[in-house]
Amino acid sequence: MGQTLYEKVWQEHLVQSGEGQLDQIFIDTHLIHEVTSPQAFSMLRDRGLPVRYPERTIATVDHIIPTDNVSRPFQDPEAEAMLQALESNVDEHQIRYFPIGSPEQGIVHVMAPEQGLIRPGMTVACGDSHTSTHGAFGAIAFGIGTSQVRDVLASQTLLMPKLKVRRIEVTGRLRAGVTAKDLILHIIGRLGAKGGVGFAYEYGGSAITKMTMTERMTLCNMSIEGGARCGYVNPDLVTLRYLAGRAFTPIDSIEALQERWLSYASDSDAHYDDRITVDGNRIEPMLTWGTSPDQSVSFKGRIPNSISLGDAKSYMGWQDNQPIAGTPVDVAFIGSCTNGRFEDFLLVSQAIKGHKVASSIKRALAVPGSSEVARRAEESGIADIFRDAGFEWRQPGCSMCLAMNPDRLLGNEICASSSNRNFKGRQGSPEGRTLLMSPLAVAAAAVTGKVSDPREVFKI
Ligand SMILES: CC(C)[C@H](C(=O)O)[C@@H](O)C(=O)O
Ligand code: SF4
Repeated sequence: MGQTLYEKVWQEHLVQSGEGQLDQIFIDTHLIHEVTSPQAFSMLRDRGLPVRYPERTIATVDHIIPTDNVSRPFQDPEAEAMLQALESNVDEHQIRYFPIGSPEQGIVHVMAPEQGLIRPGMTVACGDSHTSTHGAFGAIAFGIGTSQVRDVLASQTLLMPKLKVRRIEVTGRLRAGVTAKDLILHIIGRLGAKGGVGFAYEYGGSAITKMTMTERMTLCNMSIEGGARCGYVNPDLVTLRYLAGRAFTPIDSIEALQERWLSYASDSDAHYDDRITVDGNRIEPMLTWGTSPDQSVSFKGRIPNSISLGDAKSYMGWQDNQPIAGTPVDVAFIGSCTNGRFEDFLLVSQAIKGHKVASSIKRALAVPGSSEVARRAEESGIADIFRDAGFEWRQPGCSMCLAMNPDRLLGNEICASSSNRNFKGRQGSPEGRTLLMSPLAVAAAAVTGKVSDPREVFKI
């Protein structure tokens, strides 16, 4: 019987089998940022250990960046301290680091693929749950906790349970105005926020094959919001084309390498622990109404009546059965490691040309996911389209996705957000309310001032 990509990569990286318990696996690439690495380095220091393979660790800064003014020292002393710790650790251990102002810096999950650091068949770890993003390249990529960051720094290996694999087959193709974000919100809504616990998700089928790498990254990014530690797409020509010519893509014997990369794809007779099929033609633009990523509806939908959802409904301030379209929105945020890539801004710029952010919107933020996204958006005039429409065009960082920098909601503001988490207080205010949706749908909310189907607003 054939093997899945997951099994092939796992086997190739197995250092020691735990015989059904935890396996020890080798980690090819370790990404680190300022939030989860300082403590791991301290633990290493306490034991007098060096970093085992410094050349396999790559550092950047993303969460704590004040996106309107990056001058140092930061006003927030805690943020400043985190960054100083990162700076001294990368210095001491000779780790490659992309600081603020460098052309490579960015949200770790935007920056690393852009630089060609993630390739098919790799194992990738980072002290950040959205490391699942990198599975878009046919890599096995997962988030780890701080003590595991220590383990990878010290040994370049991890003790991990081997996951089961669920094939998610998406047939047909997404219709115009329907994006990868809508698809993943639909999948999480169907399988539940914990539905993927114990599984790696393999996304395949014609709708996935047709997706760009940017769309595949959006999809894999939110696997963790569905409970799956990692999600991946089998490598194909789209993957190879994306990787060609990137800064860290190897040049030597590239053809032989490409052949090897494609060989990691799951065999046609591979066994899956579970399979589900999604009809891609029937996916509608989706948004979340609640405080968990699986609480979603289409833009034509209504708030569910179910009593068990009462807590989320009262936090969000909904009435039973209320139509979600037309709900006034205070803040619009386009960015994050889910939807802060160049193609996300390109798509929105084509839609918003000639539109203006509604006067009732208190803040509309467009935050590029990396310096590279920012550079390309400036050079192509896309950043100006956002500015002309009334968005604030910011410096790259995590920004309003989570409250570790000054970009936050105030009071019980409602935010139309292209990010990936809608937990209570996630965007900084203990009463703040987040509606997750595609960047196109955020733009539709920004220009109308209310929750609106982007296909109607932009005549798609
Ligand atoms: C700060 C970091 C550890 C966290 C994560 O693990 O995902 C953050 O990126 C998030 O999105 O909540
Ligand atoms: S953009 Fe959001 S989800 Fe992504 S790494 Fe930053 S805080 Fe986490």
